[in-house]
Parts: sequence; C-alpha cells; structure tokens
Amino acid sequence: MKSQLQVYARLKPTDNASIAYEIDKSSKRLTIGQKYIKGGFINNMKETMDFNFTDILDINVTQEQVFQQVAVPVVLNCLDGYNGTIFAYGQTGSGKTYTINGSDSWAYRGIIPRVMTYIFDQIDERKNDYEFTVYASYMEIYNEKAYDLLNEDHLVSPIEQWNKVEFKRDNLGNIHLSNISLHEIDDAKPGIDLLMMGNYIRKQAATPMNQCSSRSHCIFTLTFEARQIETNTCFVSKLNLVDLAGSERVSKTNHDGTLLNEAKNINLSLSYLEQVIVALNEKKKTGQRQHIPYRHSILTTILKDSLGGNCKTVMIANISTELDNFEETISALRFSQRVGQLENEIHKNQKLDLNSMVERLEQEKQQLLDELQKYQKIVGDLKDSENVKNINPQNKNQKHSSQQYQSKQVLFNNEESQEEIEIDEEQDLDQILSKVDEYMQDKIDQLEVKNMVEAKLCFRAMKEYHKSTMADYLKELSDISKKLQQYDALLPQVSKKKESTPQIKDSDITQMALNNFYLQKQQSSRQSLNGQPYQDENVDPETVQIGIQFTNQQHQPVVFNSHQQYIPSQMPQATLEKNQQLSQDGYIQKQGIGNRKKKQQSFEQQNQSQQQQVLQSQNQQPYQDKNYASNEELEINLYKQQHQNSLYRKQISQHALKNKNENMQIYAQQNNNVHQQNHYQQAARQDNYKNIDYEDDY
Ligand SMILES: Nc1ncnc2c1ncn2[C@@H]1O[C@H](COP(=O)(O)OP(=O)(O)OP(=O)(O)O)[C@@H](O)[C@H]1O
Repeated sequence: MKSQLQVYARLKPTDNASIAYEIDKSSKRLTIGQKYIKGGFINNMKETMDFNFTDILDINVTQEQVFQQVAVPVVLNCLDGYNGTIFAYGQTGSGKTYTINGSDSWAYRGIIPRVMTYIFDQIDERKNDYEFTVYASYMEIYNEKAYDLLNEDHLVSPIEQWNKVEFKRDNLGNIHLSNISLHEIDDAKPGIDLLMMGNYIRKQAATPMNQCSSRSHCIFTLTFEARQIETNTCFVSKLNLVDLAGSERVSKTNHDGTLLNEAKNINLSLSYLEQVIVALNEKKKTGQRQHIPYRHSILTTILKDSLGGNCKTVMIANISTELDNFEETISALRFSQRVGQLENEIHKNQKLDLNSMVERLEQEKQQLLDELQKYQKIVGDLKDSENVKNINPQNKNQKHSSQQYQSKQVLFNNEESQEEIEIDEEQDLDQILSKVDEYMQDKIDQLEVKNMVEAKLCFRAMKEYHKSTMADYLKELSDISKKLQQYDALLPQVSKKKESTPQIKDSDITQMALNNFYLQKQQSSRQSLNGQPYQDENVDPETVQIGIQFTNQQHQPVVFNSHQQYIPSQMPQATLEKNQQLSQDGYIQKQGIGNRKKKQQSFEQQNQSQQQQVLQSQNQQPYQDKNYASNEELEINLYKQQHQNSLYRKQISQHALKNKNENMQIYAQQNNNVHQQNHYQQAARQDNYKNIDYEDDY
C-alpha cells in the first residue's frame, strides 16, 4: 500500500519583527511575503512564495492539538502493526524539541510524553484481543557517532567512556544495532521517567563537550510486540520520534575550527538526508532504479525505513516566523516541499508465530487421528461381525473382499505410502453395502418381528440407516485422510522453515538486549549488595554504589519541596546516609556557594522582567514564550530543581572520580610504580581543578 509522506508546518510565535505570511486554510497553503530589507537593499524578486502542506499549525495551536492531529494517527497505525516515524525539522530555536519533547513544564509537554500516556490507554482498550509488550530506546547521534541515552552507567561516566552504538547489516540488508539498551515499559510513568533520564544524560553529556542540543539528532524509539490472542498471530512495529539537529547553514554558526567541524558533520548528515530525499523523488519521477545513498550517514541509515521504506512517516517543519531567520525559514520550507512528494510502501508487519503454528497443526492432527481411530473402530466392528460369517467356507469371495478391506484400512496408518491412502470410494461403498446386505440377511432371523411384512419393513429401515451411515463414514474417512496428508506435507515444511529461519530480528534483539540489561543489573546489584569489592578497575566502587542507589529509585526524578530540600521519602536509606556523608565532606554544602547561588538569589529578588532575562540566558534565546509570563512561579521552581539536581549528580560523579584517582595513586605507591603514581597524581590534581572549574560554572 502506498503512503504519501505527510508534512505539517508548525509556526513558532515571535515577539520580534515577524515575516509576512498568510495561511489559506482550505488549500492548506502557506504564503510567505518575500519583500524584505536586508543590508539596506529591498529584495525585488517575486513578491510571494507558496508552500503546500498536509496542514499548517499556526502560532496559536496548542501542544495537545499538535499531538491529536499529527501523532495520534501514526500511533494508532503502529498499534495496528505498521511502522511509524514522526520527525521534526527546522533551524535552531524553531521549536523542534518543544514539539517532540516539550518544555520543562508538564502543561507544555510534547509528543513523546503524550504518546506514552496514549499508548497505554489504547493497549488497555485492546487487552481482550491483543497482548502487547512495549520497549523503549533512546539514541543520540552527535558528530557521526551514536550513543545510548538510556544506559544508566552514563549517569556517572563521561561521554568519552561511553560505548558507541554499532551498526551491523545482515545478508538481507537489515540493520542490527548493538550497545543500545531496550527497556520494557508497562505503563506511562516508567516510560516518562526513562525519557527524563535520557534527557538528563543528554544534557549532562553536552556540558564537557561544549555541545548543545542543537548539534545532535535524537531518536526515541518505541517497539511494540503484539500477539493476537485468538489467532496467535504476532507483529512487531516501531515508532521513531525524531528531534533533528538545527538545519541552519554552517556560515551562520560562526565558530572556531572544532565547532565548524561539528557543524559540518550536522550539516553533512542533514545534507545526506536531503540527498536521500532527492534520489527518492528522482526514482519516483523516472520510475527507474536508482542508488539511494542511505549509507552515507548514521541518520539516513537509521531512517532508511522511514524514508522510502515500510513506514508511515510524518514530518513537522518547525518554522521560525522571525524576520531575521528569513533565509533559513525559506530553505526549511523548500526542503519540506521535497519531502512532501515522497511515497512509502507500507505493509502490516504481521507474521504467524511459527512455534504456535506448529503447535496448532499438531493439535489438529491429533484430533483428526482420534476421529480416524473412532471411525476405524466402527468399521472394524462391522468387519468383525463379517468375519464371523466369513469363517463359513462357502463365503470365500466375501472373505477375500474382507481382507482387501482390511488392507485398505491398514493403509490409513501407513505414513510411508501416503499416495495409496486415496481410496476408491465407489468400489468400497459397493463392497461394503453388499456385505451390509448379507449381514442384514443373517440378522433377519434374530429380528423380533411378528410377521414377514413387519420384518421386511424393519429390515429396509435398518438397511437404509446403515447405507447412509456407512456412506457418511466413508466420505468422512476420505476427507480426513486427505486432510491428514495435507498436514503431513505441511508439518515438515513448517518445521524446516522454523529451523532455517534466521534469528527473528526484532523480538530476538529485544530479548537479547533485555537479557543483557538484566544481567548487568543483576551483576551490579550483587556486587553492591554483598559488599564485595567491585572487580572492574575502570569504575570506582563508590560510583557504582551511588549509581545503583539512583537507579533503584526506578528513574524517579529527584523531587524537591518548595524550600529546595530533597524529599527524603523518595530516597532509600543508604542514599540518605551517603548524602549526609557527602554533606559532612563538604560536597553538598558547596552547592550553597558560588555563582549559582548568587544567580539564584538574584533570580528570586529580581522583578519580573529581570526574571525573564535569566530565563533567556538559560535558553540562550530571546524570550518568546508568552505562556511563561503567567507561570513564573513554576518556571522558577523548575529552574532551581534542574540546577540542584544536575549539581548533585555531577558532584557525586566528580567525587567518585577524584576518589578513584587517589585510590589508584595509593595502589601505585604500594606497587612502587613511579610512572603510574605520577599519572594518577596528575589526574587527581586535574580533578580538583575541575571541581573549582565546575563551581564557577554555576
Ligand atoms: N510553539 C511554541 N510556542 C511557545 N514557545 C515555543 C514554541 N516553540 C518553541 N518555543 C520555545 O522556544 C525555545 C526554543 O525552542 P526549542 O528548544 O524547541 O528549539 P529547537 O528547534 O529544538 O532548537 P535546537 O535545534 O537548538 O534544539 C524554547 O524555549 C521553547 O520553549
């Protein structure tokens, strides 16, 4: 089934000078006024430019409306067994993250958290027909390297130590990913907690690399495994929710060499995305096979199915209406027009679970064999009474036919010579009926009838009855035998297919990843619980211990009350003690000093416009969200929580790193290894330095 890619334009409100635009609701057309002043010149080209969309979401459209209109149809498709992708494209600051993830405030949550709530409501509605299992994974692509954002180890280790996600192609061209964790989720809350953890890891990783979200692509994937209870058919479908990097031009980034390199990579992967789309459009126009350069970047490799493959794909073009961004806006609009011309070939990922199919066939075969046995017994009973008669030497002929019948009967059970099972219905029926006649003749004396007329009537009735019963039996026997042959032929084929089928991709990967995840989890909790020294010398035992205490809270976000105190009920006893210990050591108190504290104090004291300025500096953006004006209280709280939370975790990781280096230094001293001593001394010094550095950040 062909499915045209849907492209929505979402316009972001601005308080600054806006570009002139008009929306034609009926034809879904966005008209942009081109006449503008740039560098003192008036652009004299065509006055307006038109762009067509599936729909245009104007500046006043709410997050809930975007979710209902754009995401719900895709999610429903996924729950019916089709793949789906929603991706947001646009320049930095145009609202991609706001659309896909949302802002920090729950009221303005974006598509992913809304999808989480929605899918579990839907799954609940379908629970009589389907059994669903849902998995989540979250990946970041930065500088042509992909990282797992849901790996709990990444909470405490720097990005340089993370394993990169690896891609392997099988013979069929399917991509298999390793070093990415899949998490089973059975409710919206654990799903949202995972998302928050991923966003936290993303933010934390961004700091040391001097990177910000604009420069990486993020893909949140939900995998659905469903089994239809009645038919035992299964499907695996995927929903990708993608927040792309900013699409602005390299020249505009205006940074030094390193950053330019990053920017180049981002623009390269986006330009490969563009090339894929152009090639797909060419292919569609000319109808000729053409090379589609999916392999050129990680992004296009991952989105292969979403672009030109088996996937219902929706793009949201996030459009900044600011006059300053006019060129980027036009380029994003042009890109969206090319995407809008694409068509995907979608089909339901339904498949029969081979295990249950074999099981079902075997059950059916057993049922048929039981039935067959029953019929054979009935026919055998008749034949026995015949044999009694056949003992009479005068009935040689009949004895012969009885043997013939018996040999036919044996053939029903002879699996080797199935071709001979075909029975000659006509011939057998005649033979059997003649035997029934004789049998009746013999029995007539035994009939308790008053006279011959009655006897004849009775005999005829019996004869008719036997005749029809035997005919029915034979017909059924023949049907069963044919059916059995079909099943016998089918069973080895199915079993063979089952053996030769390569590892079932989605479910097996899921299972493997889950096993891996639980194994790691078990291992680390064993190590922490039994108090044994942690074996891996790359990881400090204390770091692991703290990491586990965090993760044992099932990714619950750290909760603070209005006085910025951690709510202890959310904290395990061990963590509380650790926390107190850290406080005594001076690590926790540190959060009360330094620029961060001053910033926070001034934040509280400043008047409303000053508060807005702080929010602006936090976003690195001019403040544009009118909704925030009425929600300062909420925003202030969020701001405080965010920094306190992030500070606490960073301090723990710093503390652990420092301890590790000090311990390693002692170890090197014990072993008289001067070189290592120097190395760890230097590292410990750097850690101390980093701590000071870090305080200054706030
Ligand atoms: N439709 C909107 N209504 C209100 N505020 C918005 C809207 N879209 C975006 N914003 C606000 O604009 C700011 C920038 O948006 P956002 O971070 O989503 O941009 P982005 O395109 O993801 O940028 P980047 O490429 O840097 O990640 C945020 O503060 C966000 O809350």
